[in-house]
Amino acid sequence: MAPSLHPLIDNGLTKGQPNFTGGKLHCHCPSNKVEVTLGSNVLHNHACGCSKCWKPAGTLFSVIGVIPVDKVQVTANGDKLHVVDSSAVIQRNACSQCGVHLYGRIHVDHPFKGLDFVHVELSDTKGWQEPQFAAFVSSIIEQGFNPEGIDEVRNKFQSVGLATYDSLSPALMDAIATWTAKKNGKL
Ligand SMILES: N[C@@H](CCC(=O)N[C@@H](CS)C(=O)NCC(=O)O)C(=O)O
Ligand SMILES: [Zn+2]
Ligand SMILES: [Zn+2]
Repeated sequence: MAPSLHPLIDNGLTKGQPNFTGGKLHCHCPSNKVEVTLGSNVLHNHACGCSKCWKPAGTLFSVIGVIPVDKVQVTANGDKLHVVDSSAVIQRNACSQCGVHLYGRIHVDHPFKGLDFVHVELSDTKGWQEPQFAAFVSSIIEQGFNPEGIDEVRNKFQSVGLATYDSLSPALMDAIATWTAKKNGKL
C-alpha cells in the first residue's frame, strides 16, 4: 500500500468555498480541548515535508496554511499551549497534552511576520482553501523515508494536481527574495 501523504491529499483534493469566513480549530485531547478561532480562510495552504511542522500520526506530510495574526484568537484552554522550539523562526504553539500544533507565529523580522501558520484539518468546518502545492518534499528523507520511494511520492502529488518543491513555491521564494533585496537596499 502506498504511504499516506496526508488525509486531505490521499484521495484527491476538495476545493475550498469562495467567500469562506473561517472556523474553529481544536486539538486532539478527548476533553478540555485547546480551541483557536480563525476569522477568515487561510492563504498559501500547502503540504510541508519538513521535520518541524506538525503532522497527523501515520502521514508523511503536514498541511499548513497562513492567516493574518489579527484573525487568530485562542478561545479555550490556552493555558495548555507551549512553544515547541523557542529558537525556531516560527514559534509553534502546541498542546502540551496531545502534542497538536495550534498555531505558529513569527516574532522576528521576517517576510512572513504578521502571518500565523495553521492546520485546517483541526477544524470540522468545510470550505477551507485546498492545498496549493507541496513544499520541502525531500525533507521527508531526513526523517527516515527511503529515498527509493521519493519518485512515487512526487508522482502522487502530481496526480492530484500539486506541484512539488524542495523549498517553498516559486511565488513564495520570490516574495522572500524581494523582501530580502529591499531590506539590503538592492531593490
Ligand atoms: N530540512 C529541514 C527544513 C526545515 C525548514 O526549513 N522548514 C521550513 C518550512 S516550515 C521553515 O520555514 N522553517 C522555519 C521554522 O521552522 O521556523 C527539516 O526538515 O527540518
Ligand atoms: Zn490537546
Ligand atoms: Zn514545515
